[in-house]
Amino acid sequence: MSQTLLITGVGKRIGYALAKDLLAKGHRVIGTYRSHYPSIDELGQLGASVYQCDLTHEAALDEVLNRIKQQHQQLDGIIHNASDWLGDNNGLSPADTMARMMQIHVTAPYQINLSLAPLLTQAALGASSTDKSAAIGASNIIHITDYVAEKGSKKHIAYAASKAALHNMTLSFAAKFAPEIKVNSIAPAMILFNEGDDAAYQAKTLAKAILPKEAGTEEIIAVVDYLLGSHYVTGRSFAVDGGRHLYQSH
Ligand SMILES: NC(=O)C1=CN([C@@H]2O[C@H](COP(=O)(O)OP(=O)(O)OC[C@H]3O[C@@H](n4cnc5c(N)ncnc54)[C@H](OP(=O)(O)O)[C@@H]3O)[C@@H](O)[C@H]2O)C=CC1
Ligand SMILES: Nc1nc2c(c(=O)[nH]1)N=C([C@H](O)[C@@H](O)CO)CN2
Repeated sequence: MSQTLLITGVGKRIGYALAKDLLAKGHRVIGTYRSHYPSIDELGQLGASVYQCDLTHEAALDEVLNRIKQQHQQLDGIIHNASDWLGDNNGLSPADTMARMMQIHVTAPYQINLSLAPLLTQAALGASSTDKSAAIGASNIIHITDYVAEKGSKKHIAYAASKAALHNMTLSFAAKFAPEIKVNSIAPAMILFNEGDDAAYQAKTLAKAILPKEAGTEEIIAVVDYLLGSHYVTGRSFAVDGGRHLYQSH
């Protein structure tokens, strides 16, 4: 059944791949983006509704949320993908680094979920006017976290802490929004390298997993598909990490 899904950070990489895949499967996509790339125009031509917004700007985000509520009567799911992988040694002060990580990975998802939850609940209840049990778990919120939320990271302390906080919100929102809305985390590890990741970095990073590979966006797409089709999974985290937790240094 076609769903209307809001995805944050659709301009490139995983968010862009998710948006294109969901559009190809007949879903309606509402996307937010910070920087404009040709991919944004492409998604618009494919039927997506796209909104420019720096999610760290509270007033700008409030304005976009109000426009989304005015322009879209139906919303079945939210995928919080937007993220800034900021190392601790980045030139900003420690306080600014932590504030920036918490803003994009915690405050923005919190603001979005509280603003749009009534739309998600209404969609679930409308799924079947006769069978109230059909509303159970019919809508979704997905927080894309990171393997390091459970493990920590000595070079991305603020980033990892903010992703751990994002997963904690999965637990809180799952309890708050049940039974109509399911809330789950997807905790990836090595999905896509970045431009500029040299061969030495790639080898070192791949060696950290017992399945040493660059997983690709299809691994995230598969978990999203599963969660969209489930009516009984909530408050959980789905690790997509090549067995990083079983890595043992030689
Ligand atoms: N790639 C990987 O291997 C892994 C990814 N993940 C997680 O998966 C998700 C997607 O990863 P990936 O595609 O690599 O992410 P990227 O860092 O490549 O892109 C994230 C997107 O978020 C947007 N964004 C960043 N900051 C802001 C902001 N302040 N306001 C609005 N949008 C913003 C970026 O926009 P812009 O183009 O303007 O910068 C970009 O489109 C993220 O949550 C990430 O933490 C977790 C583990 C591994
Ligand atoms: N917003 C982002 N978060 C993360 C990225 C990224 O490119 N953007 N990349 C990683 C790494 O792939 C890491 O998982 C390798 O061990 C982590 N988070």
